[in-house]
Amino acid sequence: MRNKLQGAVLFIKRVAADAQNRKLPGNMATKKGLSKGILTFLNGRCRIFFIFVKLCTTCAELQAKQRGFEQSVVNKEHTLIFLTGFSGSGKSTIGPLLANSLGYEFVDLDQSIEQDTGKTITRIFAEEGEEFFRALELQRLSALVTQNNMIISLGGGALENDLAYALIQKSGTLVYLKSPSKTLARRLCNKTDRPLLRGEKGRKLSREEIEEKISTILAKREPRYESADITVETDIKRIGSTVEELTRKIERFVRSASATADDQ
Ligand SMILES: Nc1ncnc2c1ncn2[C@@H]1O[C@H](COP(=O)(O)OP(=O)(O)O)[C@@H](O)[C@H]1O
Ligand SMILES: O=C(O)C1=C[C@@H](OP(=O)(O)O)[C@@H](O)[C@H](O)C1
Ligand SMILES: [Mg+2]
Repeated sequence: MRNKLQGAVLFIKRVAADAQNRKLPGNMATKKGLSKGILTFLNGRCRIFFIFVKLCTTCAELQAKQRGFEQSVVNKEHTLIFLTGFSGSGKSTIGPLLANSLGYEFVDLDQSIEQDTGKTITRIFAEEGEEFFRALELQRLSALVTQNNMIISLGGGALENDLAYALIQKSGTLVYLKSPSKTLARRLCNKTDRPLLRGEKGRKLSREEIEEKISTILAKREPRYESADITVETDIKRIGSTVEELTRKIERFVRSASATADDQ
């Protein structure tokens, strides 16, 4: 497709060059008995045609550039790994261990937002609200998607933003750390840094209330979590076993995805 577009641009350029030279020679016009007025008229037409062709060339070049950009995004680098899953599923704990095991770089999206803004996630939620935080997530992600050989631990709600979800799908491999709400509530009930799991005016919720809240949000988010390339249950497994399982699964996935890409 790209070659065809480049071919079309070259062809149109050649026609444009011909058009530019296609002035009627004065002596030929005289031979055919054409007056100077007619000659000027015909040359004027040639110039209009040339301008038209030049415009077509510019459009085709722009299209080719756009095509090139789209292709560079679509050419998915499978060694950029995004960890997703609900709060408490272990993304921030497992991410650096997994990166170590695979020999990859590691970035925690929440931590990098806190570093960039100089504010904690809790404070960003309290002062600017959730929507603003989602925009920050998208902004940080956009800067990271050109990387490879990297593990990125997302925040549990990062896939809620349609643009962020599309960007993640296009740019790398999505891994879902799956746990039931009961386990998540147990892991999170004593943590104070999950603003979404607080009640009105930041009230601390009971473990039962947290579990109920998690179930409601999880049901809404699950379709996007479940669309991941790789899923691992982190419920009854020890952290070390999850890291080992993920290392194997990611290595296998990256190998087979690269082999498929080579065949095409
Ligand atoms: N089997 C397990 N897998 C993952 N995390 C576990 C496990 N058992 C206990 N935890 C604890 O649960 C918490 C998970 O929190 P965190 O890594 O911040 O998750 P997330 O980034 O997904 O919100 C950590 O305190 C971790 O030590
Ligand atoms: O579920 C969510 O919407 C959020 C999860 C958090 O990250 P973890 O999943 O690492 O807790 C953090 O991004 C923010 O508090 C919002
Ligand atoms: Mg986290």
